[in-house]
Formats: sequence, structure tokens, C-alpha cells
Amino acid sequence: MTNPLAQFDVSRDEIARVVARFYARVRRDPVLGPVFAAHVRDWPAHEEKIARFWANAILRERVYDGNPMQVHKAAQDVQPEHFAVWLDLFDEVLAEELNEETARRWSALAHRIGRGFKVGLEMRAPPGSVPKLR
Ligand code: HEM
Repeated sequence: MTNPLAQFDVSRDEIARVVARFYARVRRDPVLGPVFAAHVRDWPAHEEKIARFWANAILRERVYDGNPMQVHKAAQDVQPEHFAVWLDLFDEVLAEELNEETARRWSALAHRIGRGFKVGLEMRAPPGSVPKLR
């Protein structure tokens, strides 16, 4: 294991394979496909960024400094009910690509992060609403 602060052991190559397979499936998914199609123009660039997100979250490599919570909140068509679909697809791909232990640990991390994002979206004000100051 390279970084002693890494959450668990996974290679950059495994991360890239999971990400590529996952978004190939997302593109074909009847629920998620259209949402992503409306936002992502450059898939290789998106996948490269997501691979860096995971290298940062799992391996603690400091290679991603975006704000995914804000990005999801800003995309008004990303809805809380999309998370169950996203996580199911992700779990499928983890099970196909990785050993059981790594798949289990990455899945737990994804579900934890997903819960946080979902709560963030649930608290998002509807578009056009007047901010409530008190
Ligand atoms: C655990 C669950 C999820 C994780 C870890 C995750 C992670 C990310 C990350 C890191 C980005 C890039 C943010 C940036 O630009 O820096 C992103 C973008 C995006 N995510 Fe997610 N995401 C999750 C769930 C979802 C769900 C459920 C949807 C629903 C369709 C979604 C739709 C999108 C879209 C459309 C973008 C691209 C936004 C853009 O580039 O304009 N994500 N996601």
C-alpha cells in the first residue's frame, strides 16, 4: 500500500477500469443516461476526473480538489431518487471488477458519500424560490 493514510488497497489501474465500466453502463441506463447526456460532453475528461476523485477519496492522493456536492446541487435534474440507481449500478461493477474485500470496502465508501450528497440535494431549495432568511 503506497499511502499509509489510504482507506484500503486498490490500484490506479483498477480505479480506471471500474470508472470506465461504470460510466459505460450509466450511458445505457434509461434513468441515469439522459441526465448525464445533458451534462457531460467529453466522456474521457469526465472519467479521468472521476478517477482522480476516487484516487483522492480512497488513496488520499491529492489529485482532485473539486466540489462535487456543489456540482450535483447545481445540476437541477440530478434528483435524490437517482442515488439508489447509481449505487446499484456501481455495486454491480465493483463486484465484477474487484476481489470481494476491495469491492465491499469501496461500496461502503460510495454509499457513505452518496448518502451525504443525497441529503445535500434534499435540502436544495426548489429553483426560483426566494431564499428564507429566518
Ligand atoms: C456516491 C454517488 C456519486 C458520486 C461519488 C459522484 C461523484 C461525482 C463527481 C466527483 C463529479 C465531478 C464533479 C466535478 O466537476 O468536480 C460528478 C459529476 C456529475 N455527477 Fe455525480 N456522483 C454521484 C452520484 C450521482 C448521481 C446519483 C447522479 C444522478 C444522475 C450524478 C450525476 C452527475 C452529473 C450529471 C455530473 C456531471 C456534472 C457536470 O460536469 O456538469 N452523480 N459526480
